[in-house]
Amino acid sequence: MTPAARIQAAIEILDGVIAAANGNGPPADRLVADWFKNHRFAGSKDKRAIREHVYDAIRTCGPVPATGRVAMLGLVEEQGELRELFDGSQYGPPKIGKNEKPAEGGVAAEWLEDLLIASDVGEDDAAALLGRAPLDLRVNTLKTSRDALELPETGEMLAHENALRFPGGTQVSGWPAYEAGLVEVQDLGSQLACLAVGAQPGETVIDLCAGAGGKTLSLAASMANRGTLIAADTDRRRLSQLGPRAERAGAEIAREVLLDPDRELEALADLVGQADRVLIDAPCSGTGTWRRNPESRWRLSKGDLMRLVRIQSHLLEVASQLVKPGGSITYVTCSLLNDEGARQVERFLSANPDWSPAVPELPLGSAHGPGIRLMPSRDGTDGFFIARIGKAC
Ligand SMILES: C[S@@+](CC[C@H](N)C(=O)[O-])C[C@H]1O[C@@H](n2cnc3c(N)ncnc32)[C@H](O)[C@@H]1O
Repeated sequence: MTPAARIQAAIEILDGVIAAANGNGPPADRLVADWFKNHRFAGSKDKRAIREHVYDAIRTCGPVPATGRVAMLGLVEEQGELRELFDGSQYGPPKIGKNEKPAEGGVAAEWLEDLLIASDVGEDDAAALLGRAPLDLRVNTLKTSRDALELPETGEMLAHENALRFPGGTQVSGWPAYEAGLVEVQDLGSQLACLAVGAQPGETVIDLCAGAGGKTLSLAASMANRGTLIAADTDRRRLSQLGPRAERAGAEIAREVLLDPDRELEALADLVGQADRVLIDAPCSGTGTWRRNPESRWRLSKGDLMRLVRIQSHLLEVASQLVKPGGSITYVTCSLLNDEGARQVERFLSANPDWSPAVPELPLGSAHGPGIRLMPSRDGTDGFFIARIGKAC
């Protein structure tokens, strides 16, 4: 493909990404993969260039752009060398018209930018939310240690003793150590969220929003496979991915429990007042993970955010029923919005005087309200809010 044809391909894909963002369609990475499947003539260099154009263009647009072409014109503002590729050639994009305007830049839609500012996310912090994420691995201490591990590439040692960092895009799934379950792909921020739980061998621990079990596996390792570990979620499809992952990782104690939304305690009735620790890795806006899914900021509406805030506060109530006296809840969101983080926990604490903050000691992050915040700009992790609160004995 010519460089101009790659630009036109990216424009077509971006049109699909925009339509999907407006209509709750598939994520950008699926649309990119589908385009490659349907255009077999694209070679590996073409694919790499097209993918880069698509994601670079998504990152340059704040609000959802009108078309793929204006999104790409936004990228031209940043990467001037692309301008000449709008050359009107056979497979390339038409020349840029005198009155054509690029898409609006910025970090996100205005209402969302305002919420970030109100949540003390500065300009540099916000810009870093749209950077490129590295690939972090967690060493699975159920099977090995960081010192004993042999990998085809040398990773950067990180602040957490079980974490290693590689350049974004490193293909680890074919590595023998990955296939043998010696390592898991997990952002350092997620690893620190699990560390904050403080799970110990022999305890009863509930991962209340386990999803596909990324954090459950980490908790099983902290518990050295001893005790009771419940992986609960309302999403059957996600939860069903835990079994094979747990088998590969040798996480023997994880037990799956499928929940009904709003009736979570029914399936967990035997655990009411029994848990030493509950992790709430709450569903959230994901503002802290825009590095990985930059187009997800085009999908979030004010209504979505209100719905998520309601679920988060409901989950705090559910978790509080499960914890025994002296136990704790670790509340985590991969969001930097106070409505989903500090304010949720503050509201819970003021309504429940038998609970108090028990801020975890973490090697990274800064104090934020009753918890700790991790930022891509300062900590090199995804953005997270992490709070631990304890129930009186
Ligand atoms: C941030 S994701 C969890 C990711 C997971 N812990 C991991 O590390 O991969 C939030 C999860 O909350 C689940 N969820 C949503 N509503 C829930 C509810 N009422 N009770 C339990 N889980 C819920 C979603 O299905 C989703 O899997």
